[in-house]
Amino acid sequence: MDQDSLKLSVAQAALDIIAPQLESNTILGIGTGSTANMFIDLLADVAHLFDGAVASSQASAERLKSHNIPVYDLNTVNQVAVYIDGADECNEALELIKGGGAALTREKIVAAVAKEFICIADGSKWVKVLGEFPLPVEVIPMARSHVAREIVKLGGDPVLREDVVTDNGNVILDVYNFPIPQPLATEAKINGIVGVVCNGLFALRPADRLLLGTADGVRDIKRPKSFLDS
Ligand SMILES: O=C(CO)[C@H](O)[C@H](O)COP(=O)(O)O
Repeated sequence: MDQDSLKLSVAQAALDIIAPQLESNTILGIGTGSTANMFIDLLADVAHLFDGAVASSQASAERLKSHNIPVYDLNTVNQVAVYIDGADECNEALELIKGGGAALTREKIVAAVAKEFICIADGSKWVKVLGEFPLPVEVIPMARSHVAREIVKLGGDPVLREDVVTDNGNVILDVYNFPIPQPLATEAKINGIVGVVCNGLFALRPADRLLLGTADGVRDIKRPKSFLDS
């Protein structure tokens, strides 16, 4: 099975899980990227069953609107039922690296508000230790060099992502050669550098459920103890 077919299989699996729970007042959180795009396109068929969505990027907002799915400003919404998004890497604790599409900050905000976060990813994203994928860090432009020097002190190789400005008007440093055995600590440490808006580690708020597309089918992996269970 090719990667696109695996992405489609997890997008479909997410829809199968969510569709029976949709109500006329349900607001969904929708992520960014090719897997999220597939989910958006499938969602069009059930658009009449829920209220609308908040999007983690302009690109996803435009795609939702093209299917006549209403898109809300997050500030006008009381609750996001479930956030559905892809990932660049995931591990067995359902900690993630995200931000390959430069939408990490808005992704993190929507994930923080959502009651549940379902990550949809093809099997190539599964790793033992996060960090094979370069860690994206969104940075205020004037702090770019300072943040890069601080990241070098932590052992990483930061590289400015050329010709990319985020939806928030910032730049992205991708950190190479940076294995992350302790994602929680690393997420907090990088967030502590002045000038960092956000980094692509999702460990403080990991996924609650991971639908992983493999040649043997979709693996449905739940976090051992989700805050949803309490
Ligand atoms: O974090 C993201 C965007 O910022 C995406 O979820 C991540 O890059 C995965 O993308 P794709 O579904 O295209 O493989």
